[in-house]
Amino acid sequence: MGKSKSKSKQMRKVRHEEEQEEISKLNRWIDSQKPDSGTNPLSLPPLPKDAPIGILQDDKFSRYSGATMFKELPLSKRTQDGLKRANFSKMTDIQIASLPHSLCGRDILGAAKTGSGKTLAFIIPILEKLYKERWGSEDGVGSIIISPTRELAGQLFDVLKTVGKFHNFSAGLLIGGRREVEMEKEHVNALNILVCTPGRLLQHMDETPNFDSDLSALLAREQVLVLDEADRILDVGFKKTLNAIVAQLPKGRQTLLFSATQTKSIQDLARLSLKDPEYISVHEDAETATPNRLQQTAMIVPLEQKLDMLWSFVKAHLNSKILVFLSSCKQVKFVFEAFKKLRPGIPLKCLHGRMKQEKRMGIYSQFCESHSVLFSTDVASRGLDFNKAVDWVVQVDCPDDVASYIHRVGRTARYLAGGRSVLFLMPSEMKMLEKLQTAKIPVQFIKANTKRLQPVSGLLAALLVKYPDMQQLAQRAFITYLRSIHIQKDKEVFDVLKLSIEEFSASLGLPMTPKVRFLNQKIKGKKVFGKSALLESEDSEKENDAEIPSEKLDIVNFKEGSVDRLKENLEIGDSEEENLDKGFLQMKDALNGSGPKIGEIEDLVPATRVLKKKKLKINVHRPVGSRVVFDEEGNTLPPLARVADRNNVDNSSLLDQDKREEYYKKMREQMKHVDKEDKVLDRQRRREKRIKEKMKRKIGSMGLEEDGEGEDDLSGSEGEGKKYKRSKIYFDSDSDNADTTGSKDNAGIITDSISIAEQEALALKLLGSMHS
Ligand SMILES: Nc1ncnc2c1ncn2[C@@H]1O[C@H](COP(=O)(O)OP(=O)(O)OP(=O)(O)O)[C@@H](O)[C@H]1O
Repeated sequence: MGKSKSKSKQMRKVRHEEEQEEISKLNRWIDSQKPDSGTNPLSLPPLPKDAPIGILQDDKFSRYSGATMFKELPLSKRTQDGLKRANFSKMTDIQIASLPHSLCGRDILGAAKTGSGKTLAFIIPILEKLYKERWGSEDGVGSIIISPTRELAGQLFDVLKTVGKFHNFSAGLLIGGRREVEMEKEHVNALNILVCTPGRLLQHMDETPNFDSDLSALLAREQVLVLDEADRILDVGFKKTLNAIVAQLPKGRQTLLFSATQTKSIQDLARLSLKDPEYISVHEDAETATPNRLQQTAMIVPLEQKLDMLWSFVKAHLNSKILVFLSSCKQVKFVFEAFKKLRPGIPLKCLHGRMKQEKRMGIYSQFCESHSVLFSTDVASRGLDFNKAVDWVVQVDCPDDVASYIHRVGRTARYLAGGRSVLFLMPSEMKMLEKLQTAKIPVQFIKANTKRLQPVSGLLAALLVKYPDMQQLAQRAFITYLRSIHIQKDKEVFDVLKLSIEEFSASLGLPMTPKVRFLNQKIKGKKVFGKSALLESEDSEKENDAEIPSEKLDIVNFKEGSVDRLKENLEIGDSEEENLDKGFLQMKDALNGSGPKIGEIEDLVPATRVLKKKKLKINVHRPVGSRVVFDEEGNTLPPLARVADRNNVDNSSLLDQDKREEYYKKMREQMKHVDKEDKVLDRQRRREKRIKEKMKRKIGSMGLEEDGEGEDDLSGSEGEGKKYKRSKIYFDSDSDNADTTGSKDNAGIITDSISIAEQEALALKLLGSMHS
């Protein structure tokens, strides 16, 4: 026993000495071959193929600036082993250009296209620096990586674990929305590397005992701070949080900033106190700002046809992995729920900032694994590297700006993979195309094949009749979309007054157009802020529609003949939207076409007062006993909205309740009738399908091939002559809880496709007949 103890002690001592020797060698290597400041290692010739690596004769070392393989870099064996195990051998351009500088301790401001390997360009220097400092568990935090979103932080954490597998550092993922903050507080001081979102990091700095003082002591020993998606973290949405974080960090650290769209603002950089940073922009002179293997298209899609086009697109690409971007989480919720009920025949998922964190992470990993459609807000637009390649990025709503476009399309065509993207532009947004082209983004403008468009608005209208919850979702989607356009900064591209509001409302299936009044661009001499100026979030997962101060909107209560305003002090993170939707939303009677149009509203309504800005902080002065109620996603409901919910008050605010009821009654009767017809049609269709399947198998067994599905077709897969009506049969078979659609079969329910059991039976029968 005693013998083996002393043996292992001796082994540890030997290992320690070997490591000490390795570190000393690495330091000498790095020092002796330092690239000159301001030079770009990419411009150097690569090392000759069989050139010796590392220590050469007379204590000289090989050149590592210009190296193209990881093994040619002065890296510890532990890091080299981690890289090898993850199958990383050849460096990407940003790695070739930045690692020689970062390994010798320099600050970096790195920019490279999406999917070009920026993550390793900052993970490797962190591991190396801590290793060479012989950082141990008792040393606490030695490096902090800040990411704008939780999913991205999770992904970075995974890369860190993979490449750092053979190191002994402890690392922690600190992201918002997790319940275990108290547990985190107990452990955080013992962690060596933190991967975090800004809000959670600040929370620990403020609340965790000794955390900030430890940081000061440790970071004074020149450790590493990384900002991934630096321009996003430095922009106005994170301004306060980041300033508070940076104020608590000592200046003697190494700072690494990376993004595909890097900030060039001197002020931003000054905030971080960079020391003579190396500006590394590897694709600055490239012909395009986006990956070369990315095929990008744009087409005109009027607002009222967006869902038809999206539906047709999804139906045409049932074997693909598609990421769909919409402008707000209300849009995402509505489109997801509606499409789910329409069962397109491919699993559907949604991701937005109002979901619980566990669910978000779950959706993210599911999307990594399977062919499906993910409807998302910009929460998925940056940094995410979905495991199996995304085939298509579809931007249904125009991105805020060129940078946002680059990040969204960058979710496909990563590393050496190809990918495709399509951008729906409304006629009023054509200026965006010009901006993209000016920014060296090769977008091909194509004409949508509207002949093959499969209209869904009729089906949506029927859905809304059948599912009252859907009405609310549709109204919210309608309002938040208009609002998102209204508050856009770039008025050259976004103009809410150019939108066909009534048609848009009808396209969502709404029987009447909800009325919303937007203020003029200036409120009492104050300029309306652009969206980014409104984002004062801690983490970017707080989205547009949760972040809009209520000054921006006036909601008009026509019924009262006056203007109502929201003046409540909402309690925690209240969304003004709940008020809009539940208590103040006014509907226009679409049946008789009464009520003003958006352009007319100005004349009808007297001047209004400015709404009070909602409070995002906990209201500590809240009267004792007033309860904060949370919805299923953890959002609070404002008191008025709760009352409205209880008493169904929103119905009373409709212009003509009787007419609305009458409308829905009529629709329900029509639906029953159509349902009957559809069931007959479906039975027939299934019979035909079975026969077709049989034929297919026979043809297959005879060695003949059938035509494959046309993936390039953007506007529909089901052939021109096919009528869409049959989809209505699925109303009865919807399962609200399922994330997947179409392909799932509920007991006793008619499904879109022939069941697996049926297929197997058929196959067996055919096999039997072949052998007999
Ligand atoms: N040297 C390498 N060899 C092989 N694959 C690599 C290498 N470096 C990175 N990759 C792979 O390339 C993909 C993209 O890398 P990464 O996520 O770091 O890109 P990025 O530049 O950070 O993208 P974004 O700008 O979107 O955040 C990942 O799947 C990663 O595993």
